[in-house]
Amino acid sequence: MLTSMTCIDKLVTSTVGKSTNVLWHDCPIGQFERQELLNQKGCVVWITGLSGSGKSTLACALSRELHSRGHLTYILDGDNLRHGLNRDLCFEAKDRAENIRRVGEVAKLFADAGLICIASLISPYRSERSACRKLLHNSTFIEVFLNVPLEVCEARDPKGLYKLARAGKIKGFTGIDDPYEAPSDCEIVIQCKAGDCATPKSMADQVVSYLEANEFLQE
Ligand SMILES: Nc1ncnc2c1ncn2[C@@H]1O[C@H](COP(=O)(O)OS(=O)(=O)O)[C@@H](OP(=O)(O)O)[C@H]1O
Ligand SMILES: Nc1ncnc2c1ncn2[C@@H]1O[C@H](COP(=O)(O)OP(=O)(O)O)[C@@H](O)[C@H]1O
Repeated sequence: MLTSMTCIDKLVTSTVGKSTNVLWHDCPIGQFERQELLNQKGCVVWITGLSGSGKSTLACALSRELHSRGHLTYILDGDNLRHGLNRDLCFEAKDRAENIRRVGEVAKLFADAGLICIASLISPYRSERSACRKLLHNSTFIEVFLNVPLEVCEARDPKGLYKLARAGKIKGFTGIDDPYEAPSDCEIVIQCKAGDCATPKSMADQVVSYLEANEFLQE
């Protein structure tokens, strides 16, 4: 947050968070020029949902579909980022919040680079998702809710984590003994009920249709 400004001749420096005397440097090649080069509009497709709801599967299917149409994408997957950038974070509320904040900031950079950034992480808190939305220019944050019931996710349990959580071997597991706050006003809801889930390709097509209708994919 901007907390103070200092003017020394024409130089204006500011304090941002804990950084003092920092100055924003602009460059003539900006987002507009990069978007023209790529023939697309930078944006963030933010996929939220329970563990096992299909976030990574949708992210990959969407990336494949867009790539095959000549669009540049990059996936920021919660699980993967916890192997590097976010390896210092655990699953306590404050660390999950920091995880979401960092991914939001990185996603913003990718969108500024002109890419279609696909972020797939549980991101269980409404307030943190909303803070990420506010980082982006209006309408370039596209929230996708994978609305898959806990029973379906638990039955899938590809990593055996629900089983461990039910056995009390993982504490604070989302949906079991940790909260998940479903979006109430997101751009896209992908509904899946027991035995009635769209295929990954048709989930991806639903997102592609939104991107086309909202002119993110210029021909
Ligand atoms: N306690 C607990 N709760 C939920 N998930 C857990 C937990 N511990 C480990 N995992 C594994 O971590 C993956 C979720 O990481 P995220 O970064 O997406 O989570 S969060 O957004 O910070 O809540 C999640 O991956 P997905 O299954 O792909 O969602 C799990 O594999
Ligand atoms: N639309 C779908 N229909 C059926 N199974 C799916 C679907 N999407 C994902 N899955 C399966 O569900 C499991 C969890 O998917 P995954 O993408 O890893 O979820 P998440 O990233 O949300 O944890 C995987 O075994 C995956 O193959």
